[in-house]
Amino acid sequence: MTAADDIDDEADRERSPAGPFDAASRDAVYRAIASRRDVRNEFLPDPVPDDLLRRLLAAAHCAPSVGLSQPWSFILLRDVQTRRAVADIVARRNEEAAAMFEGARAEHYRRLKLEGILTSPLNVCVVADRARGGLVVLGRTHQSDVDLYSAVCAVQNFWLAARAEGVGVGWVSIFAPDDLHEVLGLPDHVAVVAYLCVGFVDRLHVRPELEARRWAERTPLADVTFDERWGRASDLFDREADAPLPTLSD
Ligand SMILES: Cc1cc2c(cc1C)N(C[C@H](O)[C@H](O)[C@H](O)COP(=O)(O)O)c1[nH]c(=O)[nH]c(=O)c1N2
Repeated sequence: MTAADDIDDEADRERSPAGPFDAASRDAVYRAIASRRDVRNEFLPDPVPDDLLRRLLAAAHCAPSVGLSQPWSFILLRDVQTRRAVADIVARRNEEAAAMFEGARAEHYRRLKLEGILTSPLNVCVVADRARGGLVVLGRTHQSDVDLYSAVCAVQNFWLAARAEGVGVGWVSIFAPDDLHEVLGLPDHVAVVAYLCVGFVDRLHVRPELEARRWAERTPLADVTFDERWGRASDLFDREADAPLPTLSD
């Protein structure tokens, strides 16, 4: 291949306007980001229509990926029997997890509801095919896990699009890395990245549920923003105002 063959001139000339969105569209993006919640309870039983599901998957499939390797695959679980098998695994692992906490914290953990595998009408398992893109992938030459990060970007796109559609998503990770391989018939070169419970919701917690249940608290943005010497970038934030996203309660 010559240097001239390296470029698809027509595709390379294509551009779209890159200015800011109009105010309403911009606010809608921030609103989806700020009001997205992890849903464990409160799924409505109504099935997610195919056209809506296609939009969510298309949003996920727009995600950035290392070397454009698009390592994700989406496994749709609507069949209750398979989901029951997953729920059994998660129940067993959840008991092991509870035993890892001490005393009152373990009791607190047991009172949390941490999955909606059977109460949601649809589960989506997002996996990464670790062989996709070949042996040497642009951008993955020195960090082998960046394919997993790419798949996580797809999960976040799915989650935000779902918020815009009135669909709740709950991420379940209380199982060991290879626990789902047999149930889902996955080959060894595929890694489970996210197991998502998906269904319509008509109300969402305003704050993360783990905050409402006094398990953990949100960290001020100023506490996690640093300058180049690992010092606080405190000049950037008015501590009182903290996160510059709108406060949403509707
Ligand atoms: C990688 C990963 C894995 C999990 C989660 C999230 C992520 C990113 N979360 C959801 C998590 O608890 C939740 O995102 C935080 O509590 C913040 O709440 P909101 O997402 O803002 O509602 C989650 N929640 C849960 O109930 N059971 C779980 O197993 C998991 N696992």
